[in-house]
Amino acid sequence: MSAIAALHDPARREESAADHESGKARPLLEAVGLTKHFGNFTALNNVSLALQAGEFHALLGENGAGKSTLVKCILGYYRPDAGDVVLDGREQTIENPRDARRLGIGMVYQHFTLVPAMTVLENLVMSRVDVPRVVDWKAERRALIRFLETMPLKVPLDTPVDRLSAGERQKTEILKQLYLGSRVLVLDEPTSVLTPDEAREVLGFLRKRARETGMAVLLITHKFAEVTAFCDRVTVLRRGIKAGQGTVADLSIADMAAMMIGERDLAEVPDREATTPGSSPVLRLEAVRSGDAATRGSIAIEALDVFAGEIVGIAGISGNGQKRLVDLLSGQEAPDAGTLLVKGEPYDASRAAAQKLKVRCLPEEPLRNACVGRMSVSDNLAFRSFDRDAEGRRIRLLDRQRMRSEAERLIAAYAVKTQSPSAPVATLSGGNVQRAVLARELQGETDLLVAANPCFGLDFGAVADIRAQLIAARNRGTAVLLVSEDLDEIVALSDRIMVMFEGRIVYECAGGAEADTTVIGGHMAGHG
Ligand SMILES: Nc1ncnc2c1ncn2[C@@H]1O[C@H](COP(=O)(O)OP(=O)(O)OP(=O)(O)O)[C@@H](O)[C@H]1O
Repeated sequence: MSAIAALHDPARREESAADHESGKARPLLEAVGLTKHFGNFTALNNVSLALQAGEFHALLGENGAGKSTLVKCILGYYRPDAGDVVLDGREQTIENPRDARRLGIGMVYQHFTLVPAMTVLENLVMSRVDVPRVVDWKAERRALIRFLETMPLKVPLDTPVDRLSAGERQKTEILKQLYLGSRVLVLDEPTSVLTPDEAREVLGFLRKRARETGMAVLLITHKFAEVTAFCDRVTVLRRGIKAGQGTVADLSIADMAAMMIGERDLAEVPDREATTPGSSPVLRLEAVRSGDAATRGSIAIEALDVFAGEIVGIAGISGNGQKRLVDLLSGQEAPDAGTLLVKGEPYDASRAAAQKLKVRCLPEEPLRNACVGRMSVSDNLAFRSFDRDAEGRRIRLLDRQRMRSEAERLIAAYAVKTQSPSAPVATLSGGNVQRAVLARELQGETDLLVAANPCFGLDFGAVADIRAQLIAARNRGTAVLLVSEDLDEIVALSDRIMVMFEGRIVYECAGGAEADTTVIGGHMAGHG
């Protein structure tokens, strides 16, 4: 669309008129009438968004609402089918992320983009568009030290990225964008790997920086508290269209939630019912060691029991061994020493053992760890059951009809948003992959459920759904091991809480109202 045609676009006119009335300056960046189709599906329908210089703007929407598609159109990952990106009043053709970077539009992703084996210094220098053929490392170091002196976020320059904590990596990603001189910074749920203190530090710093330098920040988040504490304005997407926009100070959380989900009711999270834990644990770990004790992420767990009908929450800052614990229980790794028992039997986490002992697992990053991306949603939903009939007996020929109707049932029951059961699972939004895997893992009788960050990246409606499913499983008598970096989630769901620090269980307490988050937080940070 040309600049003149854009002026005739109703959404554009409406925004320009509003800006004119409020006496606002020309926006730094405008997305005008962006539309993006995937086949017959419209992921983004005529969405406009204006970012003023110096503003901190939230982008809200349920899983699958089109937030990533919108920012990918702005960043040059996708070519929109209609609409324009206008920077400083000038229409821009952004063919790829490199063009976006050249124009000063940068993004911090949920996954890390740094090279793990390189140091922070090397990563920052090599990320520049204009990196010279022969790098003068001394001069680069001096320039970077000067740059970092002006920043309150601190990261160690000479440490390889794979030795940084998740929080330090996230800060490095943000510093990289500032170092590259981004004038528009898009952040995709940047606080999901940060402790509450780090999250406040990072968002507080970016807000101040935006005010001081005129940088515009677009924050994709599912956390209303971040919107109300840090953002000036908010845009809400629903099913690919702009469902609302406004000044945060004028909106309540209920207003924003209503824009996101419309009139739908949320799942009620059931109460934790009294359960009989049984005399012997469903899961027992004895003297389990895995990984080189000197490296981050190794574990040394003396004893860990989970009984039927309870949720044991493992709290900890990312990188303290939780990932390896889940890897052991999901069969991605074997322990170097010690014993894993399920219902008293040795457990090697093979598919056969999981089936026999009724163990299910929702690992982190389910698209990578629990799905085959190019296979259909229907096939992915059938991974646990494709070789069984309705009674659980082994079958030789696949029953495609049954797989499809079972997939349709699960898609409806867990409100998985997909164009069809035969769409590749990789085309689902992040939150919907999560729902699909949980739907699969909660089918049938489950004696032990291991869930790693089950609500990571989910919208608030989906969080309510998934919490309800976990509590319901517990109330049915399933033993649940919940590994999560979200302390509020651990406290809300767990009967017992254990804190992992540097691979060990360093603290145990009761969950729910009795849990003291300050004490737990202290143990998470290693000064309990
Ligand atoms: N490459 C693709 N091919 C087909 N459909 C896609 C593709 N990318 C996204 N979609 C669809 O477009 C819709 C919007 O997805 P998008 O990733 O933008 O949502 P989102 O709001 O970022 O969700 P989340 O909060 O879960 O990350 C989804 O229904 C998704 O299935």
